[in-house]
Formats: sequence, structure tokens, C-alpha cells
Amino acid sequence: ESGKVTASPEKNDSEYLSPVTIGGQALTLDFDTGSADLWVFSSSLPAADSSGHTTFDPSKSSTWQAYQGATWQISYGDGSAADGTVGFDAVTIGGVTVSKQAVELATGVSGSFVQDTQNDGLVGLGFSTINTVQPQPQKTFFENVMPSLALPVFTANLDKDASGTYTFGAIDSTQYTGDIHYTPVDSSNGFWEFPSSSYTIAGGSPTPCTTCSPAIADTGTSLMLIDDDIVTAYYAQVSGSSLDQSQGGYIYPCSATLPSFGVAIGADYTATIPGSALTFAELGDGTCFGGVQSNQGQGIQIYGDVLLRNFFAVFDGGAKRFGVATK
Ligand SMILES: O=C(Cc1ccccc1)Nn1cnc2ccccc21
Repeated sequence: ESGKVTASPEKNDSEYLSPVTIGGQALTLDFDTGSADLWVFSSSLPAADSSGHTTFDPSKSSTWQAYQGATWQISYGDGSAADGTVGFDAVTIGGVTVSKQAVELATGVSGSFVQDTQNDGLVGLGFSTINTVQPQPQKTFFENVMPSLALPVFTANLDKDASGTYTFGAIDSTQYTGDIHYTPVDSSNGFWEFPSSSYTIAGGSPTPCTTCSPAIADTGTSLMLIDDDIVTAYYAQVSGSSLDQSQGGYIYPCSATLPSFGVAIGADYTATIPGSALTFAELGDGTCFGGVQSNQGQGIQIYGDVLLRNFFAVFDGGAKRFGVATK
């Protein structure tokens, strides 16, 4: 079997939201290859926290099974967090159903989730080694459905300021051009992680970097969070740019011409993003906030939506590989 769903961007393509049915209830969730918990705003949240969100009410699902005593708590790199209880229910995405998917009910969420009223929770599409359910980590939707998919893959075809597509179980050849360039994935940290040992700024042949951190493909991150020395070199080529503490990153005049930025996807391919696609947001006063920002020395580079929205991306759970193609 295979299925596809729309991925609709929030403002600035900060995240992409997709329709999911759980126990017959429709919610709008953020598919996140950078984590492995499927959690939803629940009817048990304080009303002040769930106001504006659609909540999942287990008492209204005839197929809900509580997982007595199980709990979860997650915190993300940006400081946001959520926690709660666990059960199992039928989860359907694009016509593809897992009948007993672990569904994590939020009884607590941090402020950024409360404010993001279009987002009713997340579908983690990383590896279940980082699932936070106790006493027993639970499998992701993709891990559960993989054996019944025509191909053990899902693809992300995200677009700039336009709706894209997630597809499970098929590689839709109408969604890309040319070859798909794959790299093996090391899933030992729970991410779709691969080496990224060269980069290019403003074109030309790639600069090798033996000290470059490995990278992860992360649909749940808005920006590209890159090793500090590379980011410094990039903005050195943007006239009028500066590191603005209050904004939390590099800004520049929106009239600036940004150089292209290319990053290695494994050993054989450089994914190059044109400068025109490297602004994340206009700040309203003629300055712009860059899509390329520092990873603050975290030892991992996070290739988020600023990269992914320019490519067709394949997450291959069968061969444990990640691939990109132009489109
Ligand atoms: O947290 C991050 C990005 C990040 C920021 C700073 C340091 C390290 C990583 N992404 N992310 C991935 N999945 C998420 C889900 C919610 C919020 C943020 C999420």
C-alpha cells in the first residue's frame, strides 16, 4: 500500500502541517524526522493551554486502549517541551492505517506549542531509539507501517510558501527531476544522520572540511543550523550582515544579495541552495533573518526546512539511506 498527504506551510515555512486521523478524530500534525514521538494535544490539557487547538479526546474513540502507567516527556533543541500519558489507537495518514499506534496524550505543553494554534501535535519520523515513552519506548508510525508499504520509504516534497506532499510507500517520479542522490544513514543517534564533509559558498568547487559535524535531515526544524565557522564565512560575504543577539542570529538588509550555499549530502553530492531561497523571515524594518544560522557548536548540523523545501527528499527505512533530487 501507499498514501500521500498535503504538507501546508505556516508563516515563513517555519513548519509544515498535515492532516491525520486518530481513532476517527481529525487533527493537524507536524511531521518531524528529527524526533520519534507521536503526541497530540489532549482533552486532559488545561483549557488555557489547548485554546485554539483541536484536541484528541480518548473517551470519544471506540478503539482507544490506554497504556496503563506509561508516561512520556520530550524536550526539543529549541527549548520547547511536552509530556503526558500514553495509549494505542488507529492512526491513518493518507489512507495508510496503523491499527495499534502508540499515541502520546499531552497533559503538559510549553508556551511555544500553546501559541502555535495551527499545530495539534507531532508525528515523529525519526528512529524509535529516541522515543521517550517509559517504561517501554514505542515505535513510530513509519516503523509500524513499513512492512505493509509497497516500498519501505517515505518522501518529503516541501515547497517554499506553498503546499507540498508527504508520501508513504512510494517514490512518485512526477515529483522530481534527474537522479536521486543517496547517502547511507547512521541511525544510532535516532536521526536520519549522514556525513557532510564539504560545503560551497557562492558556487565553485566544494571546500572539504574534515572537522565538519555530521548532519541530520530534520523536517521539524525550520532553519539550517550549521557549524559556526562555516556560518561566519557565509555571512562575511553578505554586506551589511551582523549577528544580532536580540533576534538570536544573523540579520542583513533585505536588499542584500545572498550567495548560494551548498552542503554535502554524503560523499558524492552537494545540495546547492540559491541565495534567493536562503532568507527565513522579514523582520518588518527592512532587515531580514537568515535561513542559515549557527548550531552553537552542538557537534551536529541540522538540515531543516530551509534546505528540504528546495529538494525532493527520500527517507529509505529499508536500505537505511537518505536521498535528495532536484525538482
Ligand atoms: O529543536 C529543534 C531545532 C534545534 C534548535 C536549537 C538546537 C538544536 C535543535 N528542532 N526541532 C525538531 N523537532 C522539533 C519539534 C518541536 C520543536 C523543535 C523541533
